[in-house]
Amino acid sequence: MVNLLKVHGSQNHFFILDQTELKQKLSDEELKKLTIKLTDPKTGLLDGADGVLVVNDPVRENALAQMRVINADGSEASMCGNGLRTVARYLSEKYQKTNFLVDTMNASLRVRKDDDFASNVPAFAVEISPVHFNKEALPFDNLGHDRLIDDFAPELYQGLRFSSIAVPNPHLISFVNQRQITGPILGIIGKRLNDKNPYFTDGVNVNFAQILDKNRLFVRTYERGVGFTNACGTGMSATSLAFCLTKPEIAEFDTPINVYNPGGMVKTIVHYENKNYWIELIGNATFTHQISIDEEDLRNSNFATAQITETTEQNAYERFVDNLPKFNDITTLA
Ligand SMILES: N[C@@H](CCC[C@H](N)C(=O)O)C(=O)O
Repeated sequence: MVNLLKVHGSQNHFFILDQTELKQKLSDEELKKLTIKLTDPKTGLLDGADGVLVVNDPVRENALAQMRVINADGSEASMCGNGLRTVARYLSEKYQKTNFLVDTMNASLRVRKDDDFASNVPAFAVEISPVHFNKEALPFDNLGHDRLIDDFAPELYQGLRFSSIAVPNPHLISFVNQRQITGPILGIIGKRLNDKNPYFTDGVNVNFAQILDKNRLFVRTYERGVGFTNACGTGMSATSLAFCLTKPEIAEFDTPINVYNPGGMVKTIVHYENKNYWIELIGNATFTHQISIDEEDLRNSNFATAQITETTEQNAYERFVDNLPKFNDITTLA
């Protein structure tokens, strides 16, 4: 039997699959097929998810394990901030460690246990890096800019200013007003830039941010490989960096920024050290279900035999969210 976990960070939902516990690791093709089936809201398990987080043995020196991120459409992402917090918790409990490195596609990242956000709402802090601004790293093209930092890009949308930052997965950010953040523009831009298009040829995560106050944001994301999501950890991190760079009078480096999202709230801290930017992302790492399934059934996406046990953590998380200030009535997923 294989154990899977259903988890979330700010209601950005994932399954964690620890391949080190399998008799035989899944091939990349099998992982892609399994992810598409498992995460499907209709035919998958437990109403689906935004992706699968795959735990493997480490690939670099000093890391405890590797995390791979498979989006719901089967594409692979270089990073996932909300996902890394949940994997950090999984590894922390498995190896009884509170501070360690996890390998991701482009870097080994520091993770640590933080103070619980509320009773039965465990929280972890993860490093979001490396950060790039150049058009080759995103990549983007045909926008008349080598970098996009708070600039108009009428090819993308008339009248909005955009920043584009890779952390290292690609993000496009625009600071907008309340009407724009709740309206249809984000979906229009997100769909267009994640279909075949001449600007972001590998697609891009699109984030709309509303400035609430000094060091306070509300962020909504249209995610590459997924669509609308309740929250995107790397998106909130990239947006916090754009906030510090473009609105220095109301956004401070080395200071917690509260980032609200349709699924809850996280804290980010933006740093500039040794000529490099990096962001600390702190938020819940909630396990909602434990799933036990025969390894062959999992490999064949036959979920009928899965045994599912619900934890008590979702109720605690919902209580935590009920106590947060309310800004925009947007919840994109159940
Ligand atoms: N929601 C994630 C980001 C997952 C990857 C993204 N879909 C991509 O393709 O870059 C997060 O919390 O960072």
